Amino acid sequence: MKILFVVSEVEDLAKTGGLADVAKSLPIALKALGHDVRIVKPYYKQLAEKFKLGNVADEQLLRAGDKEYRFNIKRLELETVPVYCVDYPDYFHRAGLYSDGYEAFGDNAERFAFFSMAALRTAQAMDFQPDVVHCNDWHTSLCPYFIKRDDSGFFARCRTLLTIHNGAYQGVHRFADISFLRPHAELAAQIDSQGNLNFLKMGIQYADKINAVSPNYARELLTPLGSHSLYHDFQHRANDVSGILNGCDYQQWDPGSDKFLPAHYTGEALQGKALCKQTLQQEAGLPEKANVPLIGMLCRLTEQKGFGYLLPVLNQLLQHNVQILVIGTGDPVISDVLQFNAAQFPDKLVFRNDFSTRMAHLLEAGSDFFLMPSLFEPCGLNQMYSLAYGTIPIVRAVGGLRDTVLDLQMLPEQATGFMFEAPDSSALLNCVRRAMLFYHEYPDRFVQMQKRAMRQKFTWYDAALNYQALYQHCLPMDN
Ligand SMILES: Nc1ncnc2c1ncn2[C@@H]1O[C@H](COP(=O)(O)OP(=O)(O)O[C@H]2O[C@H](CO)[C@@H](O)[C@H](O)[C@H]2O)[C@@H](O)[C@H]1O
Repeated sequence: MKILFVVSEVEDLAKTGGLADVAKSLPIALKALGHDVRIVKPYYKQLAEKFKLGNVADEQLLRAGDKEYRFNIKRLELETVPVYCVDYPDYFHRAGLYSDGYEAFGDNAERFAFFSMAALRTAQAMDFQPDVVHCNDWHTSLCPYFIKRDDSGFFARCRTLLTIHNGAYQGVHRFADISFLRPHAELAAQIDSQGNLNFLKMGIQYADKINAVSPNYARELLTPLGSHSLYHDFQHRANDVSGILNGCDYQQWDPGSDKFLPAHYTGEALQGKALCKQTLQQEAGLPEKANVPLIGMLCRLTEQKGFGYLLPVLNQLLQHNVQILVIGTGDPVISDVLQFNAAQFPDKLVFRNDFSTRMAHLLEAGSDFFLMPSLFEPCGLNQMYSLAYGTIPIVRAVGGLRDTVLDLQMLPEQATGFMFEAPDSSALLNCVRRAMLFYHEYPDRFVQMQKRAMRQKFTWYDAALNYQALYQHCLPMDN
């Protein structure tokens, strides 16, 4: 099959979160299955500075009403997969991908409506006639509509899949600002009372198939509570909604060969993990104590990750003999509270308001537990990385976390972690206490759990097979 994978960010090229991990690993896994897959993404400033690429096509013209856009197309190879980059400096040559700090750019509607249109034009310019256009999240959710309304004939046989990595971000923008849509009077019914259009809703309505990044999140999207207020939209497409669990890139995330670690280890020989813990404590400025449980947390600082009920009990948690290391950037209100608590308990809580791939790997290897108490979690990748590193996840039973972690109380013989149900502070506190007790009281069983966790495998090969089946499902019968 010919697959055009349209996405805003890709690991190694430009990244703000888990979407990028998937946008690298999945196309590579699909390519390995024999498909002709090509990625299209914006040529962001970070990318332009890293790779000074020449044009493979220039001065591509797009018209929207009386506006004209001329953009260039660059190309690079990501391992085996060609990546086309849409080069339009006015929109993409900026410090951040979606914002310059924490506030979104005011013209994101225009930027991503343009990008969605330009991605399709790129396929035409490259004479790549896809069987499937695979869109990802709100940034590219207008592609299915543009394809349905395209009158060039180029996409006549093409089908569309929308993957939802995070349904909370929907791209709600003033319709009047989106010059690519202004001529489409038929969209009047989609505009809400404030004059806004919801990009993700458009994708849900017009894509041939929709999938979430885990089976459990797909089920949640079909409920009033888990649908991010899009209950009726998802229900309307219920027969076309499914879930495919993300994979873990075990080449990048292998404690037996990870280039960011001071020592290597495997499920058979865990000894190296102790040195990773010591190095992590050293780098974080925590006392180097081997037998104090070290809980790591690494994520974007946003309500999604459970800070709403974690922060109120942080103080109580820190009364225990424990060390906590939090790394992440995002909401300044969350970072202020973390900073405040870290100043009160300098020997127990360290907060790093930044992100680096090296620290992400060291934290996964050096921690005993990985905390991910998410309010919602479409799939979650860090708990998979934790499992691979024998770092026991403490998670809330939601979204993909429920699909990937097995709780000690529920399945004592197969357990790989600790899980709590209610999104509240006392459930979280109890769960962390349960984990710490287990660590102290049953050190041998703790090691058994680590080894079991390391044997879990969520491969991109399996995920790619599932996507392949879903693409086939999208296609017209005679294909
Ligand atoms: N400040 C930062 N800057 C750059 N990178 C950072 C970062 N903080 C964390 N990361 C990295 O981003 C990734 C986080 O992935 P997750 O899946 O855990 O969450 P995210 O919510 O971003 O992804 C969403 O999409 C993924 C992919 O489908 C789903 O698994 C998930 O549930 C959904 O919320 C990891 O590779 C991590 O190291």
